[in-house]
Amino acid sequence: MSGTSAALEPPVGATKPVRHPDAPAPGELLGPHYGECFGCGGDQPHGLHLAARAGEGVSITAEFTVRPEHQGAPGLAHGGVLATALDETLGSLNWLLRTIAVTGRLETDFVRPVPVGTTLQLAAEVTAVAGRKIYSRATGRIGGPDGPVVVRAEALFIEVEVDHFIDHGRKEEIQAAMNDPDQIRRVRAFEVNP
Ligand SMILES: CCCCCCCCCC(=O)SCCNC(=O)CCNC(=O)[C@H](O)C(C)(C)COP(=O)(O)OP(=O)(O)OC[C@H]1O[C@@H](n2cnc3c(N)ncnc32)[C@H](O)[C@@H]1OP(=O)(O)O
Repeated sequence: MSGTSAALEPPVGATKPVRHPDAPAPGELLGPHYGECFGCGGDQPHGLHLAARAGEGVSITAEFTVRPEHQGAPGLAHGGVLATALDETLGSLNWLLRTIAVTGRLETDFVRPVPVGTTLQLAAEVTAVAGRKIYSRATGRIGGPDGPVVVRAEALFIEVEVDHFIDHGRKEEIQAAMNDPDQIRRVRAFEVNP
């Protein structure tokens, strides 16, 4: 049972999302947006190591395999970890809009338990845009891309300036990111947004 709250209903006048002309091609693996990210970073030993791929339009697919360090109940994925996988997949939609945005609201339905060892097949799309507000939804399935839905989410992301991270992040990590040429390159890709 999904219960979308009023905050996740696009307002009258919301528009369809527009894929940025420089968005990664459908099928292209996006790679981590930040090596230390708990969702996608390769430098986080206990992270999700979620791998996202550009889809058609403003959509994304992603995979995440539940490991023992992601347990809540014995042998089952922690719900917060599953919400993280959904959040990360939804956040990856930013690559296709070339917009920097953070999660304002994330509503999650946990439909079935997800065992350790399972690969979650995620799919997400932006449904509408209204000013700084980006409306999106995602599903996670097991047993393949056409398997049963085990989690789903609807979200509202809010567009921010890059200063959001500089102003609020801890200085050590901000400085390290600024000294990393790969990180600078990833951020610059978003600064060409028309
Ligand atoms: C390619 C990159 C891939 C990245 C993947 C990352 C995946 C992970 C994504 C995340 O997890 S991001 C981290 C978790 N999120 C945060 O830390 C965000 C914390 N919250 C904030 O910093 C601020 O609340 C926020 C920037 C979201 C909004 O503050 P602002 O002062 O900029 O905006 P404001 O409060 O004026 O809200 C702007 C509009 O959004 C609406 N809004 C904001 N938060 C809302 C909310 N929670 N629910 C509903 N509506 C919300 C707000 O009502 C308003 O609507 P109107 O324009 O119609 O008046």
